[in-house]
This record gives sequence, structure tokens and C-alpha cells, in this order.
Amino acid sequence: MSRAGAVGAHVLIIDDDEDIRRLLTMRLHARGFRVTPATSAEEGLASIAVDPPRLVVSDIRLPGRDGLSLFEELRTTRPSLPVILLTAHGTIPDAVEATSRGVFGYLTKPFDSQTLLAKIDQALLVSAAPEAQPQPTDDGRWLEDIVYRSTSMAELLADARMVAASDASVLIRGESGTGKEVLARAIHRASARAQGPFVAINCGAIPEPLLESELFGHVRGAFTGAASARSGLVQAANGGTLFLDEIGDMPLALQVKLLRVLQERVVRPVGSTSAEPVDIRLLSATHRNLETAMAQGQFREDLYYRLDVVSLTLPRLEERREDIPLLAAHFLRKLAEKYGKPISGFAPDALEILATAGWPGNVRQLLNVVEQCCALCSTPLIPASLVQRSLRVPVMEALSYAEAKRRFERDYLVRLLKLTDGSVADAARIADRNRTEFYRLLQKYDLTPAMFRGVEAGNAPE
Ligand SMILES: Nc1ncnc2c1ncn2[C@@H]1O[C@H](COP(=O)(O)OP(=O)(O)OP(=O)(O)O)[C@@H](O)[C@H]1O
Repeated sequence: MSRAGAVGAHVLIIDDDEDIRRLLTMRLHARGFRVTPATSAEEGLASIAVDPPRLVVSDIRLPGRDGLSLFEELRTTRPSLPVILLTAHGTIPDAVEATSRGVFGYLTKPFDSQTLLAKIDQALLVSAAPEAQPQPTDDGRWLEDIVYRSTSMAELLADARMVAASDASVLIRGESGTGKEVLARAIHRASARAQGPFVAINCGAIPEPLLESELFGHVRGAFTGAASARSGLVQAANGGTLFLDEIGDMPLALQVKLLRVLQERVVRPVGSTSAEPVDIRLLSATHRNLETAMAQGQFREDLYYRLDVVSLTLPRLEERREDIPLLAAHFLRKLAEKYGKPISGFAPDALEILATAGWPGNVRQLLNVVEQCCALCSTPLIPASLVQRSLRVPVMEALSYAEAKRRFERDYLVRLLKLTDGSVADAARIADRNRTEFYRLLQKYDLTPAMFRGVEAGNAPE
């Protein structure tokens, strides 16, 4: 990836160790960065207020306020400003923990120059460059709705930001629920068309006969029921961005028409003889494999190459598990507010389950699980049991062997006696035990055959 955007970037270095400060300043100067050194968190915060950097590199251990507390403040006041923490051996666990709360990364002292510069380059790719480019592209607001800390997302977003600057068509691939629409909106917001409309349409959700007039509009009397002329979504997106979700579901006949819009930059409403000029940027998304659809003759090759000028692929949530705690906290904050509940977070074992679960429905499924937990929670922290229930994970109670055996034995006896309608002779035979032994077992659990005689199966003792 290019370092072009990083040249001249302003980096704030906070360390009370003069040697480290000097060393870092020297190395970063040599790479063309503008560096502001600071010796404490307070001095760093003051410098950020006066001359905002694009990246903060801070030691964790600082006199007075430490690097973690500095990060906590920046997380709320400047969420898009990446922070890299420097740790000595003893503070590695703190740094690791901080990454789950959104610290961009950490480096363990002593670090080598290559690792440091690689991490800095990575962080700068996703940080806004307020001084370099005009609004709204680079005030970081384009990323507002996207929560992440994984390197795979950081790299994808760096690419997204770059293509946003052009007018190229982008095909966004990724499984259902990975965030294709949020990414499309972000690209629109980071583009020169940000002030124009963003129009999204799900091609798979609209019945085929309606899709054409939804997209391109119709003239009065174009078909039965077309009592008046109506403009289409393509026209509505004029001057802005059209996002076609599930483009793989678009019928072949409409694919031809869409191709014409892209080639000739005009749209012809259904039933009209004249074409209207349109100026749109097209973003599309699919969870289907378009190459296979093409091979099967369901997708036009010429349209495919128009749509796929740049292709961005969203990773599955399971491929970026480090984003899970951050996403869960983000959703919880929003939902707790919506439900008016004073829930402050997840219990550590609940978070553990979220972070290790399988997520076939990706981010959307995580959002649904958090919503369900939030709706059912009556404690300040969401417990593991609620997460398990929402995930429909079978609950594995931590029982002793003796207790598990007792429960099994009692349930087994109850089921047998229900089956035999309270006949000990029959039940003992099935269990392959003699009657005396069987009676002893019943006694152990306070069960009597009479309890099962003449009762409906559903009313027998549980
Ligand atoms: N990185 C993210 N940060 C915050 N919210 C996200 C993120 N990714 C997805 N979401 C949220 O998850 C939900 C699903 O996202 P979205 O609709 O963009 O997925 P999609 O890939 O377009 O799904 P589909 O393929 O089913 O249309 C939305 O509510 C969206 O706001």
C-alpha cells in the first residue's frame, strides 16, 4: 500500500524518557513525518487541542496520568485518532487489554525501527488527514458508523478511502451481514458526492415486474396502474451515489438496461421514448459469486466489468474476532439507550462467549444477539447465561459428577415409570434390575409408583 498519504503527517509522541523521545523523533523525521514530542499525558492533550496530530504514540507508563487514561479520554473526544501504546515488559497485559477497547496497537520496548514504522504506516492509513484534504472527506466522519480495530478492516478502509476519492464503480463483496451497506454509505460520505443523495435499493427484495419502474421510473400509462408518471431511483440518485444491493439477483433484461445507463449516462423511463441525462456513481454489493453466475449465463459479463472496476471484500466476522468486543460494546451503548436500561457492559465470561462464538450471520447477527440480551437483561452487566440463550448455545451447567449422575438417575426413573404407567415390575425389567433394587432406587429419589398410576404423561412428577 502506498505511503503517499502519510508523508508529512503529524505524529505526537508522548514519553517521559528523553532518550526514547529523541530516538523516535529522529526516526520519524527521517521518514518525513512532522513530530511533536511531549513528556506527559497532560502536555500531550494540550498539544492535541492546539495542533491535532494524525497519530499518537504514547508510553503506557507516564508520570501522573498514564497512557491508558489518556487513551480513554481520546476515545470519547477524538474517536478517529489512532493511538499506539509503547509498553515495557510489565505492562504488556494492560496493552493487550487496551487493544480490545480500541487502541490501534502496541509495541513492546525495545522495538525495532521496521516494526515501529510499519505500525505507524498502518495507523496513518486509516486516520484522517485534517490538514491535507477538504471536508467532508477527511474529518474522519465518513468512518463514524464503522466500528473496527482489526488490521483486515483497517486495510480495507484504507482502500475504500482511496477509491472514494475517484468516481470509479465499486463492487462490494462479502457474506450477508458483514456490513456491505455501511461501507457503501461510508464511501459515499468520503467522496466528492457527499452532499448529493445516497440512494440504496435491494435488487433481490423487489419483485421483478416492479424493479424496472422502481429503478428507471415510468411515464403515465406505461402499464396498467401507471396513472401518473413517476421518477425512478436512478434519477433520485442524480448528483450522488446509487447503491445496488444484491446486484446478483438483478434479472438479465434489467442488466442490459443498467449497462446502458452506465455507458451512455442517460436513463429512459418505462414507456418513454426519450432519455434523461443522469450523473451517478454506482456502488453495488453481492453475497453471490458473480463469476459463477456469469459462467451459468445469469450475469452479463459486460456489466460485470463495469461494476467491478474496484472490488472490496468485507471479511467475515469470524476472520476479525478482535472487532467483536468493540462492536458488542458499541451496539450495547446504543441499545441500552434505546431501551432506557442502565446496562454498563458484559460480564467477562459473557464477552468471552461472544468473542469465541461462530457468527454465520456476521455483524448483523451480533447486533441481534446484543439486542436480545439488552431487552432481557435486568442487571448492570449482561451475564454469560443471557448471551448463551441469545446465541442458542446449549447451556452446559458446571455440575459435579455426583450431582449430574443424580439428575440423570432421577429423570431416567421418572421416564421409565411414566412409560410403564407406574408398574415397577415392567420398569425393573426394562432397566434390567431386580425389583428390590429398583424400589431402593425409587426411595432414594422419593418416588412412589402410585405417583404414576392413572396420570396423563404430561402430569406425572417432573
Ligand atoms: N463495522 C461495523 N460497525 C458498526 N456497525 C456495523 C458494522 N458492520 C455492520 N454493521 C451493522 O450491522 C448491520 C448489518 O450491516 P449491513 O446491512 O451493512 O450488512 P450487509 O452486508 O449489507 O448485509 P446483507 O448482505 O444482508 O444486505 C447493520 O445494522 C449495520 O449498521
